[in-house]
Amino acid sequence: MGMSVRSVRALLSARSFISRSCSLGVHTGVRAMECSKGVLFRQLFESSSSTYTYLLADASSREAVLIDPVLETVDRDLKLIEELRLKLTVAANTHCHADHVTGTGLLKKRVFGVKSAISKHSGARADILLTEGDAITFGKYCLTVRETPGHTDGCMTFVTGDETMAFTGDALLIRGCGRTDFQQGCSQKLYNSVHKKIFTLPGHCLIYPAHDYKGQTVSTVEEERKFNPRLTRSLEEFVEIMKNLNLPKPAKIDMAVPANLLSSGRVNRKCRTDTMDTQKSQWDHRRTPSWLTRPADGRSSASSGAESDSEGSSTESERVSPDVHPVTCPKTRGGAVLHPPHPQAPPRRPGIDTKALTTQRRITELNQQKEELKIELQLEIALLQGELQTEKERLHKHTAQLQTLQESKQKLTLSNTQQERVKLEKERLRVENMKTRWMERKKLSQTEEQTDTMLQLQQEKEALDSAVRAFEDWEFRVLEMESGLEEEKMEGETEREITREQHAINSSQERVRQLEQQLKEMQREKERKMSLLREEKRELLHQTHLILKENKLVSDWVNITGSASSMASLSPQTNHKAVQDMSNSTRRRSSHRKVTERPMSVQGLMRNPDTPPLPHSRHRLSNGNANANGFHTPTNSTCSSRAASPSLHLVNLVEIERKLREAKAERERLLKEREERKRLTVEDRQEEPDDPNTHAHLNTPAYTHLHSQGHTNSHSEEEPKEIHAQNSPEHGVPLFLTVNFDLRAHVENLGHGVAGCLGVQLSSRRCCGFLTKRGGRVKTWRRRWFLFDLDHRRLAYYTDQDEKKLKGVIYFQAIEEVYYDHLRTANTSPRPSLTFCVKTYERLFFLVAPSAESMRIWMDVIVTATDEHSRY
Ligand SMILES: N[C@@H](CCC(=O)N[C@@H](CSS)C(=O)NCC(=O)O)C(=O)O
Repeated sequence: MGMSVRSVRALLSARSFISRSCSLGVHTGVRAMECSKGVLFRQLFESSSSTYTYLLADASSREAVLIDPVLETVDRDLKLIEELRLKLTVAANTHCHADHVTGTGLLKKRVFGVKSAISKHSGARADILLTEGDAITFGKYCLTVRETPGHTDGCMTFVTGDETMAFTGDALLIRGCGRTDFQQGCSQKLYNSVHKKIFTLPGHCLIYPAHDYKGQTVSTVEEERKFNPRLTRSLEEFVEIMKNLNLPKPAKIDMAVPANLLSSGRVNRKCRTDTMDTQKSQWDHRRTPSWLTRPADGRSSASSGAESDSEGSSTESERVSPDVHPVTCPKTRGGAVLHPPHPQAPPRRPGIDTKALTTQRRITELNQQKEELKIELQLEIALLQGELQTEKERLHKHTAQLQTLQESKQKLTLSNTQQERVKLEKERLRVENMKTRWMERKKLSQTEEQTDTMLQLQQEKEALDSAVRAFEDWEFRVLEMESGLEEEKMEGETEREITREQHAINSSQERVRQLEQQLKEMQREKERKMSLLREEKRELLHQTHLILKENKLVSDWVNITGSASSMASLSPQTNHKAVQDMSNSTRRRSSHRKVTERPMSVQGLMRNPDTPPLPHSRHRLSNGNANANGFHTPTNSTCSSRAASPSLHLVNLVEIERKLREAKAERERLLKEREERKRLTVEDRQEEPDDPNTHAHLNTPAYTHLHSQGHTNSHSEEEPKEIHAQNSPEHGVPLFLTVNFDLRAHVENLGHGVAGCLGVQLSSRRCCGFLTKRGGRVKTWRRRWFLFDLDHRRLAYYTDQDEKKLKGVIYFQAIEEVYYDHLRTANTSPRPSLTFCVKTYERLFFLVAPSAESMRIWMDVIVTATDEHSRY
């Protein structure tokens, strides 16, 4: 992402984080600020929890940091980030919030490469665990970290490099401060934090809190020093005030806190319950992600630094000192805790140890997986619960709105018609009164017969008629209204609103139903996965138990048959002769490994057409030559590879004992056979002393090569033939073991344009270049300098080209397969089309090459290290 590791001091002293004209001159408390060549700043608000989220970005590099994102507003924030063409690199929380679920977990899911950050004292999971003095960089700017505990233990204030802006979280609010009545709250601590870490900032430094409940957006250090009603008081008074705040508990606290402890990313290794490798942890502690800078005193180590976890589950050889061979020193490799040896157990045999170690390591892995899966699923559940709660709240709001609308509709209908009816009745009375009065006057006038009166009566009659007409019209309208026509017109709008609300309620109900369903499924899934892991662990434990028993049986067998070396002392000649019926592939494998420390994968066996079904005892014994244990051969049903079903490992001890007896008999038969052959060879030689074919093979280059290494002297006559067979490529030994092997020439012969391929450096013995590697446990992608080294027989990777800082080693003998990731298993790969896989017996490595040609070269190079190459 182009962020560089710089020392905090250098950063702080070298240049200003935000130019003063920008942060003070331009910024006037509005919620957006942008400097043409400076920092881009946005203050965003989430109304249901009154939370402020802050977006800061380097306007030129476009790298951005988001502070205190809220789950519900992640879409809004991402839209803004996209609109502003920013690259979000870090999502940081000032603390573990109690009133809302953080958006960091969701942001990490939505945006590739975003790292979460929070205080290491928060107890929450995150990619970066921050401590005092750390600096989060974005482009050429940074935020320095000040620990301001009190509201919670893990509260932090992020201060811009030039100390013009401070993001105080809940430690200091505008004219207020965070409450201290839950989540490790401590008023004394908070008072000290604010006075020592915030009030000591320059007076003009702008204060941006995590919340405001009164519509305020920004303050300054000076303002708060003068006017903060709580923090201007003495410590004692402050404590008293805080004691009497009597605030209601945040509505979401029970859901938000657990979700926030989980939702930001990877596991804080310190919280793990399983055994972790001390060696590895120390190694991890030296690492610091590039966007996080640490004070130069080395005091604060990234206890769960992103890299440390990302490569944490590397093969054992990655963790070991490069000088320690993984086979010769198994216990130092994985840090996996082996069962303590049985007090009476004889010295462990390497094969059995490896098997026990593998099983034990798998158990450790399972524990880790279980822990991680549990956390992942809990997080998913918490997120779903959060979403469900939000949806339910929405539903509740819509239902309430609908109710209000229906009530008002009812009122409207009632009041309109009723009022009209009342008025109409009044009018009716008035008109009737007029009529009565007029009738009475008319009666009187008939007796008087005066012209004036007649005229007046006529006028009154006209007035009465028009009042009657008006009344009748009105009455007609009211009748119409009552019959519904008019009501519809008036209530049309309300109706539409009601329909809208009902629609919203229906979809909200549907969503709630779906979410509840999902939640149930997720809980079921969690149960199912956990029980699968439990089951596998149980079987592995059982298997370990059996291995220990097996170990004892082997030792017993050794005791019966002589010393451990008695098997190994059988000459290659004898054994190769004895196993003539064996597959070539099996022989090849055993031929170049003094100790076959890894079982062949089942997949490998299936793919090798040469592998015949062999009688167990015979096959085992034949491999015993190379193996010295007789139980770790590919076809050994008691062991097999880790790819096989665990149930295969549930051996019948009686069966083992029977096979031991068979093996012993077989060994004796072979010894006899050897003696017989020796005798015959001596006799033949005496008969045909000049036969040129007898020693023809001694002139082969392979023989010459090994002969010069003193291999021939100690062996009997047939051995060179075997050695020759072992060293010729067509017999399947790794290519690099063949004499005069030139890696570069080999790759060129395969048709690759090595010279024109940038990014790969190839010589006769080495191949190196940058590859992007996916981490083991935490799947982050990192650029590493890879070195394929024929002389050391390993593929090592370093942080950089200078090859100073070794990050991991894949020993050739651990490599099983190399293949293109055509199934896109590495679904997060930054370049799926350039992704290939290196499978070791322990782990699958996903590597991304810089170009297609370099990928092909790398794959062909690595394949030379495998003894499976003959299959390609
Ligand atoms: N009503 C809100 C919670 C309000 C609240 O308690 N705010 C906290 C910060 S969020 S944990 C606080 O410290 N307030 C201090 C104050 O003086 O208001 C909800 O239900 O979520």
